[in-house]
Amino acid sequence: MEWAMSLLLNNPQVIKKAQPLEAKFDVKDIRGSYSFFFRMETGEGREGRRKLVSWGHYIPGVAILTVVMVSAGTDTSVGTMEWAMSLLVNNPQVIKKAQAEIDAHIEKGRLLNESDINKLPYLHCIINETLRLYPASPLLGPHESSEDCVVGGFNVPRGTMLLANIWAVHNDPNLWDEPTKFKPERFEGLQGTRDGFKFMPFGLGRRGCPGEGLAMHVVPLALGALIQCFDWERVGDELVDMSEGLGLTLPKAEPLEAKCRTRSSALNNFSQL
Ligand code: HEM
Repeated sequence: MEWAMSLLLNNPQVIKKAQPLEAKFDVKDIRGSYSFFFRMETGEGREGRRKLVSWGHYIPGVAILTVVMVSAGTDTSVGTMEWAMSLLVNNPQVIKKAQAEIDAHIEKGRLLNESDINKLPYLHCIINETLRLYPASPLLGPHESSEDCVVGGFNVPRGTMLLANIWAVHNDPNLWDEPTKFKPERFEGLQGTRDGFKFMPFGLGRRGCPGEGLAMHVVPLALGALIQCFDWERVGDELVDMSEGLGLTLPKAEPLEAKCRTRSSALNNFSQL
């Protein structure tokens, strides 16, 4: 990616060369940057076979994909971390339980790493419960029905734009016991980040989030390290304000402020960063 971006910046004529190709595609066909990327990747060869059009056409596709991955991957993961930390400082007993799990599996003086993540089911429960209450993409992406269908008694003609309100599904009292309460334990025993059609923070199907695997490594690793290394508490007696702000990725209305103190068992961990 870095080499491709460097080449692109040093060769602006390559971008220009790709522009006639972009014009060949009907913008209505481009339903997502992924499709755009793959549409650009192949074309008809002289012998009539599908082949890569040319590197000149490929590189802008890589650039677009890079921008999409960075923009789709940062706010979502960072926002999930901020909601999780806010829920934790409002529920100190959950931090204690998570610290006990980490301390039981990782020897004193060693910072947790990627290979430890699968040994920490309670940490995953905290992240799942955060994604249930505050899904980073509450309406998923816009989808389009490929056939006429009936959903919940409503006729949906082919070609209708559909927005799935997963926030409402995740907070539905018919599906969840005390849906507004933060109870990570409700996810005990669940493998992964899907529970049928009632819990789907990364969407599903072929347009589901392609960054799910990465997110479910980065978020547990970062959150786990914060829990392992520090004791956390609220700035004052007031609970952290959990109001939602405006924005596509469900930001907090007020940024989190919290106090932290290094745990004595973690003093050696920082030299491993
Ligand atoms: C906690 C973190 C994340 C959450 C909750 C999340 C959630 C979602 C959701 C719900 C969708 C829409 C799926 C659908 O419409 O069915 C989506 C799409 C997408 N996500 Fe994520 N995501 C996260 C992190 C990431 C990361 C780390 C990356 C990339 C590095 C990423 C890249 C994308 C892309 C490119 C799409 C569009 C896929 C398409 O249109 O086909 N996401 N994400």
